[in-house]
Amino acid sequence: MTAAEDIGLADLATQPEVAEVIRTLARVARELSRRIARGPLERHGATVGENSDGDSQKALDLIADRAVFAALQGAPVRWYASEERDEVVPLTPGAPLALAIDPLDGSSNIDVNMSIGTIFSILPAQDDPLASFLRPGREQLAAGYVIYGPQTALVLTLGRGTALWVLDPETGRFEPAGPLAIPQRSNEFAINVSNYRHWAPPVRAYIDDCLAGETGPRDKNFNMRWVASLVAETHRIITRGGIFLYPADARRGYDHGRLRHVYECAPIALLVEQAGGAATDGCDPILDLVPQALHERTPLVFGTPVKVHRVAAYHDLPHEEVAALFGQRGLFRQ
Ligand SMILES: O=P(O)(O)OC[C@H]1O[C@](O)(COP(=O)(O)O)[C@@H](O)[C@@H]1O
Ligand SMILES: [Mg+2]
Ligand SMILES: [Mg+2]
Repeated sequence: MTAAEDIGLADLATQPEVAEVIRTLARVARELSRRIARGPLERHGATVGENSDGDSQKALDLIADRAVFAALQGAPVRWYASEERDEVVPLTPGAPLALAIDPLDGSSNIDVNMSIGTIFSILPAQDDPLASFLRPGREQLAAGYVIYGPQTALVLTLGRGTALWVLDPETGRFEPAGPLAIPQRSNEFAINVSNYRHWAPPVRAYIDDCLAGETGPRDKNFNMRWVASLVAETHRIITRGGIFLYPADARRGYDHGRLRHVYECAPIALLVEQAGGAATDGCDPILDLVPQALHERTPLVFGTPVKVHRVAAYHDLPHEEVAALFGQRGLFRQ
């Protein structure tokens, strides 16, 4: 069985519009991959403005957004929602699909030649532009990301498994490289620990117990990774397991974390669930949540299911347990 059949890509024959949008995005990704490789990275990574959320916009953020928007002219996409645009933009009147996109993810990594990406979510279009996007992530028809790293690769789900496609720079084709399944055991966690003092007690307690290693309630040592690129983090975790956390914290503007629900959390959650992982806001599955605004942020915890469920359990602990020194956190002593 080919990867295409494994993840239901064979079904694309019955969803020709979704297939057309994915092919268009793959073509844009191929071109972006070339532009990134060519550089100069200092220019691609230069700050050129600010988006509606107050995030700085790099030159490549806008190049990627404009490239996707231009390529979608005439495509079966009625509504276009991008991290780089304040509002939903109409594309093809009456077309059946809505596309949400983070055209360039991990933009703080552009100038240092680290992995960056593009994240996308395809939904059925409704007459109301916002209503097309403000719905549970389970209603996505397809979700994916492209990672621009040592290899450029596409990771895609149509809701029946998740699979990998690797760009061959010689032929310019994305070649199928098989279905992906998140390993069920791992000792890696990913979180921006510089925010430790801003976290809520359950998140601190979870990370305290990881840091305590074999001297703490978990009785084993952990390793930490933080690339500051959601796509790169997702790719590592889908490949070799682990857990990612971008929780809410006490900084101004971070009361729902940093990551945007519609075009970051929801597509990553579908990809992760379809690869056998779990994705929550710390407690509840991301795919069951209904965002209230286009650029809404949601805390995101995803990865190997047993780890993600453990984080939820820390949120359920009585206050005295969370506040206890890790050595005495009896519930988690194995
Ligand atoms: O710099 P921080 O706070 O660690 O945040 C890193 C996170 O921000 C992001 O870069 C946000 O995405 P954008 O680059 O698309 O704004 C994520 O990819 C990453 O996980
Ligand atoms: Mg992003
Ligand atoms: Mg971005």
